[in-house]
Amino acid sequence: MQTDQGWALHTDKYQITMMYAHWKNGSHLRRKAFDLYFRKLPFGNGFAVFAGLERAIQYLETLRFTEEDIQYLADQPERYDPAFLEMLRKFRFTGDVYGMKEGTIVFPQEPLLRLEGTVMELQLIETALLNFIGYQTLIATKAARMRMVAEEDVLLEFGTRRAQETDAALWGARATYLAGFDATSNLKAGAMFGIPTRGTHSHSWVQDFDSELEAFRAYARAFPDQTVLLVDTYDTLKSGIPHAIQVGLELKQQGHQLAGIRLDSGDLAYLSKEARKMLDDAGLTHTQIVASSDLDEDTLLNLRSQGARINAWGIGTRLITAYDQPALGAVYKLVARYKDGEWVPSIKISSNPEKVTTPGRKTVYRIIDRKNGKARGDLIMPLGQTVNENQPLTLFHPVHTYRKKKIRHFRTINLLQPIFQGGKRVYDLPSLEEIRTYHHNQRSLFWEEYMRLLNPEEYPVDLSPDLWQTKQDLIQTIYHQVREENGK
Ligand SMILES: Nc1ncnc2c1ncn2[C@@H]1O[C@H](COP(=O)(O)OP(=O)(O)OP(=O)(O)O)[C@@H](O)[C@H]1O
Ligand SMILES: O=P(O)(O)OC[C@H]1O[C@H](OP(=O)(O)OP(=O)(O)O)[C@H](O)[C@@H]1O
Ligand SMILES: O=C(O)c1cccnc1
Repeated sequence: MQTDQGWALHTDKYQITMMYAHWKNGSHLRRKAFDLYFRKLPFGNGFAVFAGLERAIQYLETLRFTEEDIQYLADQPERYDPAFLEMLRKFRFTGDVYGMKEGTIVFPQEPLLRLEGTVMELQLIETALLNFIGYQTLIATKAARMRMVAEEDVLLEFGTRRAQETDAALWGARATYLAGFDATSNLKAGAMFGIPTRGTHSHSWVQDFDSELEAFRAYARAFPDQTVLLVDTYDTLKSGIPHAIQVGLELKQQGHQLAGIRLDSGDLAYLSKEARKMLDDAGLTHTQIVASSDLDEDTLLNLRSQGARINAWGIGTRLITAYDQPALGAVYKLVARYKDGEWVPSIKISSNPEKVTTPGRKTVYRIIDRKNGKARGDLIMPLGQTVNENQPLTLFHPVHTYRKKKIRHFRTINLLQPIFQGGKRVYDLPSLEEIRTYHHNQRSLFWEEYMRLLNPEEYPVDLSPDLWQTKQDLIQTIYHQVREENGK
């Protein structure tokens, strides 16, 4: 087993074989541009929350082939030329990266990252970037759905034990926090990222004592002001809640307050209403009710609509594994080649219009209505072109082009920020709190119609007329080329 911490081999083998074939061909230093984006929104949601940039930056800044990596490659059956391996030994990322800020509300087809560099380095990093950004964006989006339903309630991330291994738990916890969760139960995530940590106790605590009451008392002695008691080990209404109330009253006599109870099974709507009544009748009006048990945004919405009296929601499995859609399906596509002193747009054709790439180096502008401050659409434009804010702007749907709208009195936000230039980071990493606040503020840019959980309106992501035309021309050119090559 390898012992060191290099991440250069965290890639698909075909990236290294393409690097090698390019090197043999003498083409490994040709410059290319790639876009990283996704094609379809997850969970039937109307938007996604971009996350994963910080992890991507860490990766690119420290990307090296270690001696162990080189040795491993040398032992592969491909028998790579030693001169190639020598070049990998000196490998550093030297490219340019433009990216959206973490926490940005994003949509299909728009580049989340635009990368320029040698084909060799851009192939190497594809897999890892898709891995980081696909997962974190997915989890941040899932968390955002839960935050929308929960409104002001407390949301606790409890997923580590059910997560797909370590990184998913840790970076997943970060993604949920930036999208609006209040705390995680994972202490390492707390220590790594500064996320607040919260927790209650498990059933084993109660089972470990001769009686539930004794267990509750012992726990309350240890944490007189932060006690949250799990009340469903034996019988929620007949035993758990009465014992919690007894301990709550004892704490009160000693000048403390029972912080909460946790319900982890049964009919959470009914039990929470009963619990609220029983706690209030005993004068424990400040005691909060925490619920957990296979929750997701649908059960949360349903429980709230049933009038459940729950203040805080502990959510694990269905959040951290993105249970109903476990992959975002992000893609990384070559969009331009640098040839004879200029960038030449490149396209990939598919019979599925969604899968036809948009050629060329591009940027993304968000169009904000000056009157109400709301986003009207995102416009993908060829790099170097800007929008004239003093003239009306016509947006049209890239597939159904008759769907048009004219916008006046707007301002634009360029969503792609410079992150790396010539392999050097030029972007100051915001703190996680800043990212969280930025994300929170992003939400007010969008009309409710795009944000609702069920059947949201499609937010316009359009191509500028020039870009649309370049795309159509390239499709036609390739179509003719293929016909000619086939002699038709
Ligand atoms: N009032 C309610 N309306 C809709 N869904 C609910 C309600 N109360 C609980 N649920 C959900 O129903 C499911 C209950 O699952 P299930 O019966 O398997 O487990 P449980 O009652 O938690 O018991 P255990 O954990 O012992 O299996 C959970 O997903 C829970 O979130
Ligand atoms: O249901 P989730 O959304 O995944 O939330 C996390 C679950 O993990 C714990 O259960 P577990 O049975 O592992 O341990 P426990 O003894 O603490 O209940 C907790 O009680 C929740 O039910
Ligand atoms: O603190 C808790 O209550 C907790 C933490 C992780 C998983 N389930 C519950």
